[in-house]
Amino acid sequence: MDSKQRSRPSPMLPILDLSYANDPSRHHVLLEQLHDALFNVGFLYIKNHCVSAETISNLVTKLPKLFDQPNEVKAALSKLNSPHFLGYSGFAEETTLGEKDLREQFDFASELPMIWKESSDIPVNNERARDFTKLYWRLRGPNQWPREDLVPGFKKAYTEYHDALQALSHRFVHLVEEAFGIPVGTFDDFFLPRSGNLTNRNGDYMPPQHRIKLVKYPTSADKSRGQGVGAHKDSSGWLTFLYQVGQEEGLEVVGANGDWTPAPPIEGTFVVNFGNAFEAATEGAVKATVHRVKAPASTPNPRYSIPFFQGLPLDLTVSEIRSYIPESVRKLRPKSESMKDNGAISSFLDPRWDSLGESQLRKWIRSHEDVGRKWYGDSVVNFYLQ
Ligand SMILES: O=C(O)CCC(=O)C(=O)O
Ligand SMILES: [Fe+2]
Repeated sequence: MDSKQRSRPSPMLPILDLSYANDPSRHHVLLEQLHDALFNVGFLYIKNHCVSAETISNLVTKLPKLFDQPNEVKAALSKLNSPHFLGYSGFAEETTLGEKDLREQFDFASELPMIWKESSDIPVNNERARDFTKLYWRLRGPNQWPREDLVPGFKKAYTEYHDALQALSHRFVHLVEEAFGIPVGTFDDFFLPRSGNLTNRNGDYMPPQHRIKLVKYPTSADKSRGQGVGAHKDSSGWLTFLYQVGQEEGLEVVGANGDWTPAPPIEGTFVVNFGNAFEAATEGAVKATVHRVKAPASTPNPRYSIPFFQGLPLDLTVSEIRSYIPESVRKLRPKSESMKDNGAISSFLDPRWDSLGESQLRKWIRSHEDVGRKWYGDSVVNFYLQ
């Protein structure tokens, strides 16, 4: 594509310059823009985000090799091997809104050991101890890595990217706190060990597990563009930081007027949006904006993308999470909208799901029933499919 054909960013989606954060004369401009993006748009780009171009390109350049491995090699990394729903899903194996998503993907996460156990030895009176027999703890566990001889340097490049995005997500959450007018560090309880005498929630620190998808939308000979991924809200985390590789377009966002707005790749940026938990925490004041991807048509290149979903403690409940958000923020929800009317939110707030972990387990089982049946059994799957 030559530069004349390059798409221009839609003026409806703001681009925030994070270098303003370190400039005392422009810090307030950034916070005003962020406030507007949070409460009025729900989708934004960030630039000058301090994730180095080298860290990004080290991972991006591995993607063709990763996806071009023979099908049987990729199948050996299938999600079916993993009670944590980590690993490979083949082309069009997932559906959204009853239609096949024309993409293939590897789901990775922060590399963490398994902690779920079948029976508990927690003393009954120890209120602060976490009960790792709860099924949703089984979502947490290690990655399935590609073979080093087949995709050399992948694990190192992935790990550096993960760590850089994790640091970016922490910094960005601090800006969100400032834009909310709440003390910087309020949400550190979810993500970071407390310093000094302060303890984390439940007294012990356990890093949340972030998820990173590596996605390929292959080109199609078909002129009509199919569904790359259908309209959805992100439900895997608190905030999403999406890197769109190259020039291939396709991402679209529901704008404030309800129309689909393109969110094309813009060099040197990440797209940021807010997950279901964030929307639930703010009682809808900040939207988990609906978005989708159109599959590439007969373009020369496939489209690749890398969403990073910032993890939350799985045992966090919606009411607990809400207690961190002051009424001054929650009251900014649009008056016209009732929480009950929004299916995506209400399934998150359903009192049957006792925690974010449970709503995530339900989501994973619903999108990968075969993995659910293998590792969690028919009765659990049938319960969550209802
Ligand atoms: O591929 C993209 O640009 C977005 C993918 C996405 O929205 C998702 O996987 O949740
Ligand atoms: Fe998404």
